[in-house]
Amino acid sequence: MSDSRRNSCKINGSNNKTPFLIGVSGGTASGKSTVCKRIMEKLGQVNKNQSERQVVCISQDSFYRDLTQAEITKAEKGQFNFDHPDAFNEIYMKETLLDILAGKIVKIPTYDYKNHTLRKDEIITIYPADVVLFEGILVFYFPEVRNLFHMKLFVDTDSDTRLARRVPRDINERGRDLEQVLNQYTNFVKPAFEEFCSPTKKFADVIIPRGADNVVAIDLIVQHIREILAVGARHSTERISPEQQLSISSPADSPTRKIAPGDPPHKRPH
Ligand SMILES: Nc1ncnc2c1ncn2[C@@H]1O[C@H](COP(=O)(O)OP(=O)(O)O)[C@@H](O)[C@H]1O
Ligand SMILES: Nc1ccn([C@@H]2O[C@H](COP(=O)(O)O)[C@@H](O)[C@H]2O)c(=O)n1
Repeated sequence: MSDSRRNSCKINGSNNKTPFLIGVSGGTASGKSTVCKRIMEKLGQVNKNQSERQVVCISQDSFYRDLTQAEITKAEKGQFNFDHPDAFNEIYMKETLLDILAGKIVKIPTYDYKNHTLRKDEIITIYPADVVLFEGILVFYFPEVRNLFHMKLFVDTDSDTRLARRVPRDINERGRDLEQVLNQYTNFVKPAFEEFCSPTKKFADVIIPRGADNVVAIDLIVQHIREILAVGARHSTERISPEQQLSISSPADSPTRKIAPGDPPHKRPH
């Protein structure tokens, strides 16, 4: 990506490129990652490298908190509750999203499900983008995180289907055995879904039944994202005088967006 696009407006050393921030929630294995992938594909992002992307996706799993040795021992036996809000580092999550909204480059760790640890030796660099998708089971649970989103999607997939997907995924990709997966699901995943995740569905702007199978819903969302980006550019150009505007140069295929200097980053048109 050219420097002119990335550095069109520098304030206090940061690139003031405010992304459109979309939260994507839903139960485990509902298809959150797959829905995000489809959105990125439809917006033509998949074959671009990370620094070139206009749309990026971040997983809430990068914001699990570090566990103590005793907690790791429990996790290895499937006895740690990774579906409870306390398993996450809420402050780091919120600060990272605020940095993203402020147009900063952020670096986040990847998550290692086999060892239940953050891989601080495997860091993803998130460059300023036009659209940032943030997906995870509890992205709407924490009010201060929830309020940062410009759009909230909830992937609503039947719980039997989710369990049927989770079992092979956890065995094949996350190094678990069947008994461990089923115990963890019964003792922690299912009750926590009912207590913490499912009630956040009411905060969603759009509920997507059947996840990635729902091509119509995904097409509508992609269209809406395109329109919001275009309308945002037109409205802010109309309302704000040129002296007040901070021009944000745009990718070749979308109009220039403008924001007022004092606007909080999350006050994007919606
Ligand atoms: N519509 C679908 N049909 C069949 N399998 C799916 C579908 N959506 C997701 N999967 C599979 O289910 C598993 C979980 O999907 P994923 O998108 O990772 O869910 P989440 O991010 O909500 O945990 C993955 O193995 C994925 O390939
Ligand atoms: N060490 C860990 C960390 C998380 N999990 C489970 O992952 C689920 C969230 O990821 P999804 O892709 O399924 O949304 C969550 O339900 C945790 O139980 C884990 O098993 N081990």
